[in-house]
Amino acid sequence: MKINQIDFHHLGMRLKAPFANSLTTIQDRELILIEIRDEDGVVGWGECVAFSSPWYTEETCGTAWQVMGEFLVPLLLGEIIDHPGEVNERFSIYRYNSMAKAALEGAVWDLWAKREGRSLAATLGGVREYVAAGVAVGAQGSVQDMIELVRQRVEEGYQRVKVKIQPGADLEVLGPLRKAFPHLPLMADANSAYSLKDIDRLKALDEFQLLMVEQPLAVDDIMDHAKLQERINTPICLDESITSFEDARRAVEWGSCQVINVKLGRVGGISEAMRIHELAMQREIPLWCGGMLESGISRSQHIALASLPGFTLPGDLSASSRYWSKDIITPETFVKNGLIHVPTGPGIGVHVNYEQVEAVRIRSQRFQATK
Ligand SMILES: O=C(O)CCC(=O)c1ccccc1C(=O)O
Ligand SMILES: [Mg+2]
Repeated sequence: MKINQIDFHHLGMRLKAPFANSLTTIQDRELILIEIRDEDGVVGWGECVAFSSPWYTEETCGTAWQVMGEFLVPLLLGEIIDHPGEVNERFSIYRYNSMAKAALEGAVWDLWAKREGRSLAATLGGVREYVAAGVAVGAQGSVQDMIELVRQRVEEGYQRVKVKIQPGADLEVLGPLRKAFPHLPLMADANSAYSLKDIDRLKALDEFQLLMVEQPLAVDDIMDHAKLQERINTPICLDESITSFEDARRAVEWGSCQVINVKLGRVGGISEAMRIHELAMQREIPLWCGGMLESGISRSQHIALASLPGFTLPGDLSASSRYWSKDIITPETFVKNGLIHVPTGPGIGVHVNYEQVEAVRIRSQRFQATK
């Protein structure tokens, strides 16, 4: 296929409720949609999940817009691409900028799957008709508010609940939560709020039978997590530390984690995620799919990814309505009996609601092939 045109759409969406973690609180969510058109007029969609500020990773909407426009788009525009697997290779001449790369690569995968008339899930080797829905609950004003919100999420059918923790709001939250929900599949995400000095506090989490603790230590750490894992029983899951297949390989070899959270934006796209999946299958490391407070485009890619055999744990895959009053896709993602149906239509299997995109769009930029 030949890529003829690429549009960036900068969107400003508002979450129904603010989402707080150990580092920041988000309510206004900027993101960038990517629309790629080939010479036959077939369109693929991607999403850049970088945030407005670099609190989670170093990328922002601003840096991603610039890097995509100046460096990555020229590697695609007017080019013949036989398979989306080539995109990651083309992009590898530039370092990092995973979310910028993943946004464009994801759009090429969608486009290619649409040309083939197959769902993205089937294209990637998905084996599940449904994926388990899990939910992340941000930090709340009080423990009582937290318990009420978790109760609501459980009633909505979510199979696993993740709460955000930090020193001083960990045992204090998890104790009452565990008491209120003795059998709930529960986990905690620290977004790097601890260091090895906090080992006693982290060891104390063992009594709550958490499924896992996500990214307790530094964002770029592999070694300290291995030391920590030796000292605590709760399985460690890595999020921020895994930005590539190589990071995953090192973490598995060193025993830094027992579980990996895969996010397409963070690892640089679908091809890289597939390599991590292969490794995880070989090494019997369970995977789950993370979320980025994202729109239905990135979520649909994540749902396709979660249909692969190695994704054995419920992820942060939630209904559109958990985040937005109105998502930009139709049909919206919904949860029934704790499950999300994996779309079977071509590509990501959902349509973009153009009217809604226009309603929340801040700016656009178009790139056209000259050859
Ligand atoms: O429901 C979601 O989209 C995921 C919520 C979440 O935990 C999260 C949201 C934004 C950035 C980072 C994280 C995280 O997993 O650390
Ligand atoms: Mg996380």
